[in-house]
Amino acid sequence: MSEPLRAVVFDLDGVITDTAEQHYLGWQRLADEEGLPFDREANESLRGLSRRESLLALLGDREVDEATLEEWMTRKNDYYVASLADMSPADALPGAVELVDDAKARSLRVAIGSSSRNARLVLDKLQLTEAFDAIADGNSVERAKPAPDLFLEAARLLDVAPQACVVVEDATSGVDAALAAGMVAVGVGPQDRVGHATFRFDTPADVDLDVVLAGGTA
Ligand SMILES: O=P(O)(O)OC[C@H]1O[C@@H](O)[C@H](O)[C@@H](O)[C@@H]1O
Ligand SMILES: [Mg+2]
Repeated sequence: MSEPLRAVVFDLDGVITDTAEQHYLGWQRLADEEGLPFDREANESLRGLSRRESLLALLGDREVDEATLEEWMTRKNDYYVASLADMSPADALPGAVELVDDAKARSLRVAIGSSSRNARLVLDKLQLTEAFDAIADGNSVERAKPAPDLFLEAARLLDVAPQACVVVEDATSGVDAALAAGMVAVGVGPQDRVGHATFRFDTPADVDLDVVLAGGTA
């Protein structure tokens, strides 16, 4: 790599805040209502997937028409949004805000690259909307992660070359998307989920930008 790193693009769910539990509870309630087999373990494979891809994965071989798909996605989303009612700045993951501030203190630009259509709502609840120079979310592009489009859109909004961007991600599909975009991928989570990232740390609090920036420049 020869490009100096100039920006950090943060995934939201699982990196800035842990909404995976609320997503799980929403899908579990829908699955219970519709008699679909689902549990916490199955939920792990949905991490980072778009709302539609999540439902299709949950359905497995069961075929339903488009109107039913739409109604089920809406119902799950209503459960999810209701569960965010009490979210506050205290729900940022340990070390997440410090990591964003550390990047800014190093004159790196910072963006959100989240598959979620609720990203701005979640950022508002966390009082972090103003902390970022750009926000690319589930409304920004057609193709969801693992396609590179969302991270490329974040880079475009920041006016930074993709090769000069670092992505921080907790999902397999997100690390795949970052690498497909030609970006440095920082995985947070276990080896079996994000071990293919350029760098891996256990949690956002463990991410060491000294290590990432040293490895990301010529
Ligand atoms: O349904 P939303 O809020 O638009 O979110 C889409 C996806 O956003 C991702 O950030 C989450 O990891 C997924 O679990 C979720 O399905
Ligand atoms: Mg995530």
